[in-house]
Amino acid sequence: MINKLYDTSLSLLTDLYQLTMAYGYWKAGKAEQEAVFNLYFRKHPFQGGFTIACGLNSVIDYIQEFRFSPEDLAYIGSLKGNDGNKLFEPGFLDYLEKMEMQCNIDAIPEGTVVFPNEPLLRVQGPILQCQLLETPLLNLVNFQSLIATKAARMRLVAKDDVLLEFGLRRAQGPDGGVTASRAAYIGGFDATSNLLAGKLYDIPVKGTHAHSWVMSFDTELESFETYSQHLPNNVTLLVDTYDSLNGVRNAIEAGKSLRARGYDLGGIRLDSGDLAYLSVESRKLLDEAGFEKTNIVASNDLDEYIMDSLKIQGAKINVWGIGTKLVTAYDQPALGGVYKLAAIKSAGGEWDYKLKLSEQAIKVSTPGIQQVRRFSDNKGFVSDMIFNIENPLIGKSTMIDPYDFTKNRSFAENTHFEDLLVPIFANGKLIYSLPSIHEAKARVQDQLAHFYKGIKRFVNPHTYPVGLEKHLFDMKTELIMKLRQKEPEAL
Ligand SMILES: Nc1ncnc2c1ncn2[C@@H]1O[C@H](COP(=O)(O)OP(=O)(O)OP(=O)(O)O)[C@@H](O)[C@H]1O
Ligand SMILES: O=P(O)(O)OC[C@H]1O[C@H](OP(=O)(O)OP(=O)(O)O)[C@H](O)[C@@H]1O
Ligand SMILES: O=C(O)c1cccnc1
Repeated sequence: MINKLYDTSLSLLTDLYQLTMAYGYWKAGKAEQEAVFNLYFRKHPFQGGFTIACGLNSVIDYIQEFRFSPEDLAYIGSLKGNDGNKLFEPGFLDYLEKMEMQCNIDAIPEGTVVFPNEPLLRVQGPILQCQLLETPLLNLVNFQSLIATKAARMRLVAKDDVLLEFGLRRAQGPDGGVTASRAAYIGGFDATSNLLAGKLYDIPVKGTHAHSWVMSFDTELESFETYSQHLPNNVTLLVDTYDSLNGVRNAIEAGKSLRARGYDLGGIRLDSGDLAYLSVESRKLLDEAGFEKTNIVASNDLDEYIMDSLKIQGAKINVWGIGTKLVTAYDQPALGGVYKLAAIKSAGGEWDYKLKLSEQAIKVSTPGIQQVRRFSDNKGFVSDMIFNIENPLIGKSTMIDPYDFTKNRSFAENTHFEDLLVPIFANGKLIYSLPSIHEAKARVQDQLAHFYKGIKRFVNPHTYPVGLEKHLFDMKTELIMKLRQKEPEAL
């Protein structure tokens, strides 16, 4: 089963209700009605002040491969309703079999810093197709954006240190592990221990050795000497199996033998105990023995907060091995991205804007064919404005805080800006030239450097201003009023 993970059609990687709705649209003659959906999240993860968009390249792969295989169709055809009869007519299976993706998709490139309520993806096309994409798109974007954000937070603390991702053994299943490695690399890690991720995504792979290696020999020194003999160009020795500082002394002995043979001791790894104290003492021992360039790797349940604390304590760690807390996004295991209908085309060819009401203002969706305009001045990015592309912006534009209409900002026509969503698919055809994983990774650091540092702090981060362009704000307000009159129980 596990070996088949990457060798199956993924068209059924969705919730049953997407298929029952698709069937309903088809039966009701609405399947081809043009619709627009936006994928966005409402709150940054980890109580942070920023999120990294990630997962678009996987979305692209997914859509390019999207077709129902004969096995998928046979399975769908076998599904039964509550009365024991078939759920779907054979005609629907024929429709699915012949279906070709026709959607237009615009999206914010991977590695971009994004904020609540901004559409990371906008999907426009036949409503049946848009609907089928909801669950897989959320699955791909939510998790990767979450992990890329966690990794970016760790990179902020690590500064120029090396970050190694060691999470596979603790990840949420095989795909959780492989996907997390990809997102962690984009978010700011330098390498992974996960070979499959390395092979699939061109991520550098790195590693040390486990306690079992040391324990399998009579003495620690013998284990270090043997490892160094057979893998002289990859020697980072785990020193804490018995007594960490004694382990460092043994590593130095092995290092001397390596030097005698023209190699060097790459590093030592500390995996338990007081990492601040042990790293400082290890550094002294290594430096005194002439191993100033030998790295000190630390691992053991690390996260950005412990790393920060270790730095404050003066720890001499320059390589960080991080697994569990990164790949499981331990303190917040999900990003709550959603996918909402924002417009549907009427028979007359006009957009009929749609909105979901909620008693919580944060949960009221925003209508419109949305684009995000990021304004900047000579110091960096200053504000993002969400607007409806059907309402072209001419001259000065004004944005309004969606949760406090008394707060607004205006931007002169000549204010520098970038529109974040770029065309990815036009009528189902890929028109985007995919950046490499390395380019997506570089984009994260470039983006973060252009934001005010307050959004990057962990405690009470600054809220970056994101508003609705005035016409969109007015349209949304009007629609809320109209719907509340039509559906008085929503009040
Ligand atoms: N100086 C330090 N300041 C803050 N946190 C530290 C410091 N040194 C280690 N830690 C963290 O404290 C936790 C220690 O966990 P724990 O006590 O379970 O490990 P341990 O007993 O040292 O090792 P083992 O994994 O063998 O149980 C880890 O998350 C580790 O990263
Ligand atoms: O702690 P993480 O951030 O997940 O990093 C990965 C951990 O995996 C390995 O040991 P493992 O946890 O398998 O055994 P150990 O706890 O006995 O070291 C390694 O030594 C790290 O401690
Ligand atoms: O290479 C390592 O040191 C490693 C790999 C996976 C998990 N823990 C450590």
